Amino acid sequence: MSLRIALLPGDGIGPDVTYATVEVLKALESKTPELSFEFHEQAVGAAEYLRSGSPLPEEAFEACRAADAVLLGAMGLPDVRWPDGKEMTPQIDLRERLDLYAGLRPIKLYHPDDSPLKGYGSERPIDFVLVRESTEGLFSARLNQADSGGDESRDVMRITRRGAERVCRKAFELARKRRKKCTLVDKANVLPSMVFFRRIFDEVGEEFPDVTREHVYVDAMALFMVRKPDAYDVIVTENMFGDILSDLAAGIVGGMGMAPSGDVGNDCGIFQPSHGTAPDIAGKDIANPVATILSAAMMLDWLGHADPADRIESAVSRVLADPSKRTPDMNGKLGTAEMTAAVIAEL
Ligand SMILES: NC(=O)c1ccc[n+]([C@@H]2O[C@H](COP(=O)([O-])OP(=O)(O)OC[C@H]3O[C@@H](n4cnc5c(N)ncnc54)[C@H](O)[C@@H]3O)[C@@H](O)[C@H]2O)c1
Ligand SMILES: CC(C)[C@H](C(=O)O)[C@@H](O)C(=O)O
Repeated sequence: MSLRIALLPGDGIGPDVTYATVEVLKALESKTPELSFEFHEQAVGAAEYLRSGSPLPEEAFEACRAADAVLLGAMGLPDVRWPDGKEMTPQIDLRERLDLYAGLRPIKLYHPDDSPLKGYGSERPIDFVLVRESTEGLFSARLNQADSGGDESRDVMRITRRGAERVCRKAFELARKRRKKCTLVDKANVLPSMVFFRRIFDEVGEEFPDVTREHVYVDAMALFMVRKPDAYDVIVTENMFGDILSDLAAGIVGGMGMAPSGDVGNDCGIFQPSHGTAPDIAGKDIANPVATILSAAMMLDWLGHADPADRIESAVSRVLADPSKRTPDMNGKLGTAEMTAAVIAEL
């Protein structure tokens, strides 16, 4: 049976890394009789807004809903904004409308040379997953008027019992399959919403007596991620803290080009690199495709194809074992197409 994949290349380097990843998936398909893909490409993003007036046309949304999974590049351009000053963010609309409450952001160091931190590698691995709540938190204020011309503007952090319970449960379930440690990142020393989140985390944690749990304040986590990233297994946090910390985390394993992600709910999943559209390097064949290729591996795993997913991840890992095989963002000389070809050769 064919897997129906909605393909949303988006803006900037989105198409560069998406089409590179489609090449990898096609190569895998040609070697795997039980695997076949149907790609349904949709125009979504800032360029689509300029063309049609909508960054997420209804037809594209329906195609995402009907697909087995969605593979997305990146969306948004800093100069393309709504009249109120905010950027278009169809990826957030998709998370909210499809109820993709768990943003899974694995952080893994493949080669010691790729980290700005010293002393990490096979002996002392950096290997954790940040689980970002993706449907509420501080982001729930995003649809408020950006600037009403008054003297004040407020963004309210919204945490619901349902939202906190389900993301914490997802994090504990993941930790149970990994090294059985789950860390909540909050700001429960100051914010009432975070005291509430912590209480729910502890309640859900009672269902997982085999998983060690701990709490860390978000400011301290910004320090610990740099000082002792090997201390973490699964980290769960609200939307905005997860947005910020996942970029910091990408920075300790080689940068945004090394950070895959999956936004998953109970029935739908969207897989995309954590990075943006990088307009500074778009269309130059220098974007790092690794984050998107690893996101496609996460997609296959989520679709129940663990073996092909492992084959992609192992191929990436073998390529990265050779420090000369890097794109310019990681001080290498390979272009997007050459890096993609190297992964395909390892498949
Ligand atoms: N998920 C998404 O679609 C997403 C995520 C973040 C930002 N954005 C949007 O992207 C635009 C640019 O945002 P930004 O500059 O803050 O973040 P960005 O992630 O696009 O770029 C940050 C830096 O990382 C580099 N970079 C990012 N991905 C790379 C890759 N694959 N290979 C090599 N270098 C890479 C860029 O060149 C830049 O120097 C904005 O419009 C923003 O809203 C979209
Ligand atoms: C571009 C932006 C809307 C998006 C977010 O804030 O979720 C990005 O930063 C991410 O991490 O996926």
